Amino acid sequence: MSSKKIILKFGSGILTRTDRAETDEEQLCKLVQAIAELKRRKHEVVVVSSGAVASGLKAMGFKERPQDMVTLQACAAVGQTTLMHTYQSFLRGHGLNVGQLLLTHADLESQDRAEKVKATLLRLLECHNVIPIINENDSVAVEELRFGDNDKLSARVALLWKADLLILLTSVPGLMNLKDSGSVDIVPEVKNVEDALHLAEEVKGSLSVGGMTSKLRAVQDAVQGGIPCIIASGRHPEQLADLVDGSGVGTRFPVPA
Ligand SMILES: Nc1ncnc2c1ncn2[C@@H]1O[C@H](COP(=O)(O)OP(=O)(O)O)[C@@H](O)[C@H]1O
Ligand SMILES: N[C@@H](CCC(=O)OP(=O)(O)O)C(=O)O
Repeated sequence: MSSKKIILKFGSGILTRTDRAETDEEQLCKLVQAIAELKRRKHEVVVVSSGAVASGLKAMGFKERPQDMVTLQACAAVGQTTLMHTYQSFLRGHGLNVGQLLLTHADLESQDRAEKVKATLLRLLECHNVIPIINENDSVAVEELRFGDNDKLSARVALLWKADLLILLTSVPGLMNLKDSGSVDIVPEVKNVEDALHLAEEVKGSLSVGGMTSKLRAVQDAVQGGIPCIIASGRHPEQLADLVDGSGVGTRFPVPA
């Protein structure tokens, strides 16, 4: 079994309870178990986690996602600490720790800053008991709160790190063909992302930002840069090791020949 460099992106929808707007601790516990299993199998793991806004809603007194940008940024400021505290408490049970990186797209556009981010990431990964967890620095950048750019951020970090695999875990089991009435078939493999874009519908989770188009665009960047991707359900993280090994349920995006 060869060690792989794996980026896992967790969307807000899988980190939040389905009945109310707060962090789903049971779900985070399962995701952390799956991370620990990948580490046990000697893979290197970097997480890009959304969920800061959703995790801050309750403390800020909201039942649903507010609309104005400054309030969203304030929710993210509160929620990010709650989220990291929850990750840390579950990771500790597996002898692991969190290394938090809050980034903006501007950080990765500047070569100098991107090199610094990479150096920090590599140093964190030298400590085999640390899981780097990345989110956009929402209190100083708004791209992500508008466009769901954690999908894109995960692809950019995958390219910077030269990851072997990017897995986008979301609230659906993969890219589905919803256009054919009655069909909910998961598309098992997409060889040309451009040809699959028409399958993405406008619909997305009530606490999410990006939707499927944002994921497909991020995947397109990653595969063009030589990194294969998978979109799969984050509600079944127990299949993560299988996904890495080439089985499991999801949509695979191989690197074009
Ligand atoms: N063709 C499609 N196949 C699967 N899901 C789709 C498709 N088109 C749109 N979606 C929507 O994409 C959503 C997943 O994206 P999003 O809600 O932004 O999740 P996340 O919080 O994980 O980023 C699902 O809620 C689903 O309704
Ligand atoms: N940085 C934001 C995430 C925005 C975002 O990309 O969300 P999603 O579409 O759920 O991946 C947050 O932590 O709430």
